[in-house]
Amino acid sequence: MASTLNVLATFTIIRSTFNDFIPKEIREYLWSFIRRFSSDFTLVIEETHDGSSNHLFKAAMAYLGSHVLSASSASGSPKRLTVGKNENVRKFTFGLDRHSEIVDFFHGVPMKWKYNSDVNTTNNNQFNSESRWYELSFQKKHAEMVKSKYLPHVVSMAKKLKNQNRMVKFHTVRRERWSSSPVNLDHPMTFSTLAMDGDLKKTIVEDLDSFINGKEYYKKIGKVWKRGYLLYGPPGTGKSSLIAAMANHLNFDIYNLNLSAVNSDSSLEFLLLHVSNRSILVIEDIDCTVKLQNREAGDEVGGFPHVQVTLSGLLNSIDGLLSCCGDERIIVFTTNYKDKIDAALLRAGRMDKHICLSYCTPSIFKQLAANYLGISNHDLFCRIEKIIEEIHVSPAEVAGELMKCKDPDKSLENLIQFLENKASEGTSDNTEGERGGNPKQEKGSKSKNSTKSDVTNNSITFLALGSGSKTAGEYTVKAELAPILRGVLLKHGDILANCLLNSMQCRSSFLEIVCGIIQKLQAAKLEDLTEVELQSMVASVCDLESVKLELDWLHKRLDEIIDALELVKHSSKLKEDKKRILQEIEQMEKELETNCHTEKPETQNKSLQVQEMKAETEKLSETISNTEAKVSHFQGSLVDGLL
Ligand SMILES: Nc1ncnc2c1ncn2[C@@H]1O[C@H](COP(=O)(O)OP(=O)(O)OP(=O)(O)O)[C@@H](O)[C@H]1O
Repeated sequence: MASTLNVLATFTIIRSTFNDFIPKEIREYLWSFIRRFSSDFTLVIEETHDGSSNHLFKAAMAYLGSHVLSASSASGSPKRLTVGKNENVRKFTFGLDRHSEIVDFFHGVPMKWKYNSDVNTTNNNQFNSESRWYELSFQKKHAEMVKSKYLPHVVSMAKKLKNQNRMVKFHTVRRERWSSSPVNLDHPMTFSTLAMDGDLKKTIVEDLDSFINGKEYYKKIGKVWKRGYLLYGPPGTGKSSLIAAMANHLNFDIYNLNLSAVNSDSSLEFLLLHVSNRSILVIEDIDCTVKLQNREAGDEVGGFPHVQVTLSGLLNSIDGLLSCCGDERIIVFTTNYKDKIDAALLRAGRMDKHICLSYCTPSIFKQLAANYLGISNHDLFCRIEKIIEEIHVSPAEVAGELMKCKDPDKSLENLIQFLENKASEGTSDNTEGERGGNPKQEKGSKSKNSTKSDVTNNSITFLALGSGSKTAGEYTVKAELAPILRGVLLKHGDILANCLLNSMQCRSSFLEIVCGIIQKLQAAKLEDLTEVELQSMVASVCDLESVKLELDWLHKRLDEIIDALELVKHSSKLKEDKKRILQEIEQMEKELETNCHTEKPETQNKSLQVQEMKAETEKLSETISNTEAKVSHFQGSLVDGLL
């Protein structure tokens, strides 16, 4: 700190006329003379400090950025601000323009900030570099307070602001490592749009807030600053939505870990150790990916012989994550079947809070109606609430119905029709005790309902072409998917030959997912697909592989498409670079034309620079055409050779 303390006396107003008419040397002499009698004190905060980047400079930039706009309406405030936004932040960021000033009041004490910058040019005029610094001026008597209170306040506020403004990222696993290019989460779910019963939402938000504000408390009680949540409940009750709301509330990244994509305990450990601070690690459907019971019997992977991650490996990795490195981490497990999970995973310390997401209740329905239709009451509410109390219907199903029509009367009538159909199909099991706690409805039962109607309306029954030992069976898929399924079975044989699922209904539903993915790929062009969509297809394929569907051919194709998409992105970036350089060349050539008669060294340098830039664009063109050649086979169809 001592080295950044330059004691300079300052005057508050520097008149431009003074600068214009008095030579620099005399001005400096006068300033140093005046400074000796001033009670002001100035700290110079340069961009670099002791040879490396100065955190205080960055903090000042972020801190002042949040003040400048509100202060700009006050008198004497800066008339020019800088503004910008890059893809890693949510909102515009403002800043002081060079040579402008702002006064910040801290406990009533004025702190005057000035932003400066200067361009340094080397002797031969070849390299320009910009030095930037802030000057913080205050009365000498406040020096101790600035050092012990104000500067720490600036740093901590800057950290807070930076965290609030950063874009939340969604990380997925690729080839047993976190993907190097996480996507922006951009999920609209927040706690105000998430429908939940009674005080549950309030309790969760309070728990998250007390966790996030509890650094000192955790330190005091000697506990590592991490928290584990288990979210359980039937499909479609909002577990994933709650995770998105948590991430948006805390501005934490999500690390989505699909255990079936991890081949060994050591890979799992590696992944968990490389989760960053301020993040939520999500392990979804933990009961499906690893069979976690029968620990004593040493049957950790039980009926899932392909799963390489063991329960002890998972426990060790989680304990490692929870005990040693990093801070501000949340780990979330989701399951449809809480009772299938080994108690060791759920014990306090690993999972601090168990949150049950329930089937739709009258209160959840009302929140959904308010969100989707913008109404808080309606004559039909009574009837709907009555049916909802009688049957098991998920918030996702109700939301799906409400989304279909914007007119409240029509939408609610449609919902009644849907609920009555559901009731008459006998999907509700009124003998079940807890509405959401211990779902007896199988995860596939939602699709079972839809399959039922599909069978009568628009479906086709298929005889699997057995590839050998296993008896072929009848798969029922939607009519539109039948040609795809036929193609798959012909090309790849019975991909369910070793499938761990026995019921034809489940097998058919899973085949529909496979065909659905292929249908999407058939209809799409490479540039229409997003990485999120592709990652979600890969996640589905991984899930299906975890129950032994033979899908390595589809998995490989999706990986190839993801790689190709990355190349396309890379190539369009290169094209932009090339365009920019060409524009610069054009500009420089114009300047050279104007100065063609001078033989100054700058003119010669510039023409050399133009030649170098031209060579660079040629290289870029070559890289672009190589990249395009690599993805050219995907320009036609994405499913070529797949069926
Ligand atoms: N409680 C809820 N509040 C608001 N919307 C909800 C809620 N539950 C579900 N939805 C809607 O239903 C969709 C699916 O829900 P979501 O994926 O969160 O359920 P889930 O419990 O994670 O399901 P699964 O167990 O099948 O993964 C969401 O995108 C959202 O639109």
